[in-house]
Amino acid sequence: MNTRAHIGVTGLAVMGRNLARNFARHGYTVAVHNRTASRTRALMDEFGHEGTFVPAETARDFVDALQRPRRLMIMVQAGAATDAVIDEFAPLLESGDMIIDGGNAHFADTRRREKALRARGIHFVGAGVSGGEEGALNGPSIMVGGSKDAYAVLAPMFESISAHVHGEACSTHIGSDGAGHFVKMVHNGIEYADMQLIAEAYDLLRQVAQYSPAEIAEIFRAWNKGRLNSYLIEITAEVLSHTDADTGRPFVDVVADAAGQKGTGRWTVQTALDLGSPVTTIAQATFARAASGQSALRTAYRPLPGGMHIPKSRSKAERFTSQVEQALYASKVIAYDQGFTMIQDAALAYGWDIDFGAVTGIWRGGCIIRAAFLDRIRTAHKDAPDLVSLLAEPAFAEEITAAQVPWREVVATAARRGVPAPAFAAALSYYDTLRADRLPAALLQGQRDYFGAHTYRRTDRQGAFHTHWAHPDRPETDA
Ligand SMILES: NC(=O)C1=CN([C@@H]2O[C@H](COP(=O)(O)OP(=O)(O)OC[C@H]3O[C@@H](n4cnc5c(N)ncnc54)[C@H](OP(=O)(O)O)[C@@H]3O)[C@@H](O)[C@H]2O)C=CC1
Ligand SMILES: O=C(CO)[C@H](O)[C@H](O)COP(=O)(O)O
Repeated sequence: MNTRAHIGVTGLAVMGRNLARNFARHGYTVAVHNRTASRTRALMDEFGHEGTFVPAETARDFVDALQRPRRLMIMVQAGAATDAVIDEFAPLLESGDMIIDGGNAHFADTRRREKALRARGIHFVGAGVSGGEEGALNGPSIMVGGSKDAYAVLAPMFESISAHVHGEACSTHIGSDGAGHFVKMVHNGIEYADMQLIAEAYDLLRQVAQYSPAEIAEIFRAWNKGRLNSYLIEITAEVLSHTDADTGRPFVDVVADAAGQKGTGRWTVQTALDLGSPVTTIAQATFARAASGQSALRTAYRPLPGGMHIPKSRSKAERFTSQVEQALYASKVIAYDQGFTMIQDAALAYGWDIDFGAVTGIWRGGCIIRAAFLDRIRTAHKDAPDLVSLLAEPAFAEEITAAQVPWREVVATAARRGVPAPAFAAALSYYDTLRADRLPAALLQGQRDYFGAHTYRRTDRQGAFHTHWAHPDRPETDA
């Protein structure tokens, strides 16, 4: 077989098939392979005419079809499947060849794989790809980890197939080894928070303001013309205005209310606990999915009393809608800020030199969390690369200041009416926690010292101290 493909894609389910087509549509010759060969044949039958593909049914034929140094992209399930594919292909590769994992791998797996393959002279590139089926085909956002040299080789290809915003490609080198997959994981954590906040806004508009799904779809369409403009708001309006063909009822009313997850939100929260990053809104969004699936618990809790029923007049409903918009915007800024904080914490922990302006730049297009306000976030990061928080940027601080009364009103209304709003409440609590002059953490330190002699620091002098709580005079000593 002639060695002619610029890149090979193995794993031709939704993402791999569409990425392969995207490469081919941009003029690249693409070798295609899948464990189950019928998928490869299906791609050739349906889309073979779209460009130059080299179908391969065996691993050897696939590797032999690639130009050297080889670029072999894996698009399979994360975890054991990715290891199985690497184990199959790595022995067939040569020094200087490149394996690109475009799946949603855990960043720690990517670090392990990169180290092991580097020792064998193979470049391993962990590339987070976002945008789902449509993005993979028409332009995803690509978050690339691995060596700068490897990215330099891949950049022309990735930057041509990625989404573009104002002429700029949504693909960038994030940092070494697992940095790309880490940023993709946090992207998904923010995605969970963004989706949950939107879902809570819908629930409040439905239960408190008593709008129908079709009316709420129109509200979201109106919001999508303003500062909340984003892909997720846009698709929410589409889902809410959809009518189930079988029953004639709103689609949202016939879908079981138990949310699924593949695991990237859970990984974000698990990793945040390890790093000590307080991503409370993302955590609540992840737990909200878990709670929705607890059917036995929900059956046990369902008969218990809820909040007060206060009917809303139309004019009050309109005022409430505007308050929900403010609460949603403020909470969304907090969710993104928590994600950035977590990436900053990881950069420190793993020695990654991450350009936040570049990260927010590539999130403006192609990916699921793409949103108009990312343009402003990107400018904020470009203007101040060491920006500690979005709320340290005057324009965002002003908006949050303006939103805080309605934000509190919405969270209070949710509590009074018994409508769950865990992500709204978590975002507001995070804001109040970080802006507080004094936190009750001082009391926690006292408790810890009381039962475990864990010591505490004082506000008025340096050092660690311990109070001898069992002694009648409770003397304090330097620890
Ligand atoms: N779907 C989405 O919206 C997005 C998905 N991703 C990530 O992209 C990757 C691909 O996703 P998607 O296209 O949805 O496909 P899936 O995650 O459903 O994976 C299916 C593919 O994995 C292959 N596979 C599974 N186990 C093995 C194995 N042991 N050895 C070899 N191949 C195996 C399957 O081959 P076979 O046909 O033989 O079963 C098939 O090609 C995943 O990591 C996913 O998390 C990233 C962004 C968005
Ligand atoms: O990576 C993605 C988008 O960016 C995927 O769509 C992801 O699988 C969605 O996650 P989940 O299934 O857990 O909701």
